[in-house]
Amino acid sequence: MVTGGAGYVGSVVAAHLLEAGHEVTVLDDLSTGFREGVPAGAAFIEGRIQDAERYLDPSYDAVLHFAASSQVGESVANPGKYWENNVGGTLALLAAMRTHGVRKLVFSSTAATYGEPTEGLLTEDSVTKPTNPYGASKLAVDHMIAGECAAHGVAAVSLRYFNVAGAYGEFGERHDPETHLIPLVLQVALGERESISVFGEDYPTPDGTCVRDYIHVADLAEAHLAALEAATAGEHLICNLGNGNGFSVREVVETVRKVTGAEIPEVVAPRRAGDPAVLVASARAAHERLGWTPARSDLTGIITDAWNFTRKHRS
Ligand SMILES: NC(=O)c1ccc[n+]([C@@H]2O[C@H](COP(=O)([O-])OP(=O)(O)OC[C@H]3O[C@@H](n4cnc5c(N)ncnc54)[C@H](O)[C@@H]3O)[C@@H](O)[C@H]2O)c1
Ligand SMILES: O=c1ccn([C@@H]2O[C@H](COP(=O)(O)OP(=O)(O)O[C@H]3O[C@H](CO)[C@@H](O)[C@H](O)[C@H]3O)[C@@H](O)[C@H]2O)c(=O)[nH]1
Repeated sequence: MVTGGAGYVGSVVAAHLLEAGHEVTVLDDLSTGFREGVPAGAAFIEGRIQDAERYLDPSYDAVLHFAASSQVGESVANPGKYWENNVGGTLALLAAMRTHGVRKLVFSSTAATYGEPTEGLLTEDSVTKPTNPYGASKLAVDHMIAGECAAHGVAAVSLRYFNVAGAYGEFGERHDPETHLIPLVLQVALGERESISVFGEDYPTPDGTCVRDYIHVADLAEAHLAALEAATAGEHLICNLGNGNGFSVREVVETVRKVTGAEIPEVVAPRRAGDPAVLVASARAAHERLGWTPARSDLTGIITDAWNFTRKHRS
């Protein structure tokens, strides 16, 4: 079962699972996803994870759990939504897994669980002190999952994604409204927006704008398949997924200019609440435990894939 498989990352992972020969059922309430996002060949249930008891059954081998509310800014403005959907929803999902004897889980955790780093590359042992309710809700779920593994022998992997970008064939990023940097800059390139707002230029970074580690969604999907194989009964494995390279907001905008040939006017705006200055991964654990190495780490290539998808789907 793929929860959230009508969304951006879930749809790409569902497509990879089908290609690898798995049977896939997507459970999604379409709150931020799209029915067309569900790959052909996957069964689809329109429903909420809060009602997972009703939808799961013992024939499922594993749950890949993407369904969540996932916008940093929104979580600061409306924290209750994040506790209800991410924590409450996952609590119900874990209970349903227990009831039906489904004992393998791969969970979409996030770099936002760490908060403001106090050192260079973030490892899974770095301090977890989230700076926004989104990250706090995901960290709470990681703790819940650890308890399930210890108490009930569940095999679980939490994958802490850094900033997911790029596209895979007909599956890509199409949030509505869009809040993520790369798709927004591409909308400026398409002429759908006049300019890109740069949220703060007074961060302690080389050019004053926030630095993030952008990871290709297809690399991420490969890590999920590896995680399904690596999951071990009674163990909760946590792995960061990133490239280990940080790019500033200005560098991203500049790369979009290069890829698209468009001008892309920038407007400096205030900092966005809850944003750490720098988030860059050490993905050593994913390499050692999952045998995973990202194959598409070049930012220009990642943005080119996103651009090809955006051009096709928005114009
Ligand atoms: N995109 C990123 O950069 C990124 C980074 C780190 C972690 N993540 C995590 O990865 C996962 C997928 O992110 P995404 O970018 O694909 O988001 P998305 O919004 O495109 O996908 C989430 C999907 O979950 C569904 N959903 C939400 N609440 C639900 C509920 N209660 N019941 C059933 N379905 C529900 C939505 O309709 C949507 O299809 C999320 O858990 C997110 O927190 C994403
Ligand atoms: O119009 C915009 C949009 C974003 N940004 C900045 O661009 C960076 C990236 O922002 P965004 O694309 O919204 O991603 P994040 O807020 O870094 O969060 C993403 O990456 C996190 C992991 O690092 C995940 O947990 C989240 O789910 C995912 O949304 C941040 O510094 C933003 O302040 C701008 O300057 N202008």
